[in-house]
Amino acid sequence: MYRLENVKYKDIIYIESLEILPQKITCILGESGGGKTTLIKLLNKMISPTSGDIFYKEKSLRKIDSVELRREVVMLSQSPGIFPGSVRDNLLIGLKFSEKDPADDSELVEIMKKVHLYKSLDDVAENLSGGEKQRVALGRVMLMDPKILLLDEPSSALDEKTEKNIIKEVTDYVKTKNKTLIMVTHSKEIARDHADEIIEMAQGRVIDKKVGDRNG
Ligand SMILES: Nc1ncnc2c1ncn2[C@@H]1O[C@H](COP(=O)(O)OP(=O)(O)OP(=O)(O)O)[C@@H](O)[C@H]1O
Repeated sequence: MYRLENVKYKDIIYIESLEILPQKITCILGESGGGKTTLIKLLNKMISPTSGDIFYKEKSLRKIDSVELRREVVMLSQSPGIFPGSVRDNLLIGLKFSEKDPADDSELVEIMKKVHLYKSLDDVAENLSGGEKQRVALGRVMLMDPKILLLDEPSSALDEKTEKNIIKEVTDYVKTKNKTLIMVTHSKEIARDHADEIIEMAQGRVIDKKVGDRNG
């Protein structure tokens, strides 16, 4: 799905060679400041390598239009944006940006269940807690139904139990719909339990790559 060759980004990322497989769950672990967020920004073409190349389905990202790429690849950042308006508006906004048909309330309620958000669609999104906002943003991404999900610490603001439930929902969704998930996580346990492959980063380099328990 992705192949990196001699990728350097400023003095932050140095990756000689890395392959990320389609329809698999890849977790990225590693120390704070190790370059995890920067790596997924590179995969989403939010930033471009200073040197080297990233191939997406064997085509250089330099030759792929960003708008075209975002139809297939959606990134959820560590501090996801919440916009003025209701929970409903905030769930629908991703579909609007990607020029997809809007969903009706029953679909939105289904998604809210998946992300364990027990709120009304009419609630003011800005009044939600940090963890609830994170779940709205995750619901927004799942509603967009991209082929590839790039999630940066999607459960960082959640308590342990909610985190476990949500990661299970997301990974079940990814598996049943044959999607590719690339997820930054601080949790070795999540990586071990859900990843097909685990990449560990430090100081901008991939220091370890191994298969997760679910495949081992
Ligand atoms: N645009 C930028 N310009 C300069 N330095 C940057 C930029 N973005 C990130 N950095 C630096 O690059 C390093 C890697 O940052 P990155 O956010 O990728 O780390 P991370 O592994 O995701 O960390 P964390 O787990 O704390 O979120 C950090 O030292 C950071 O300060």
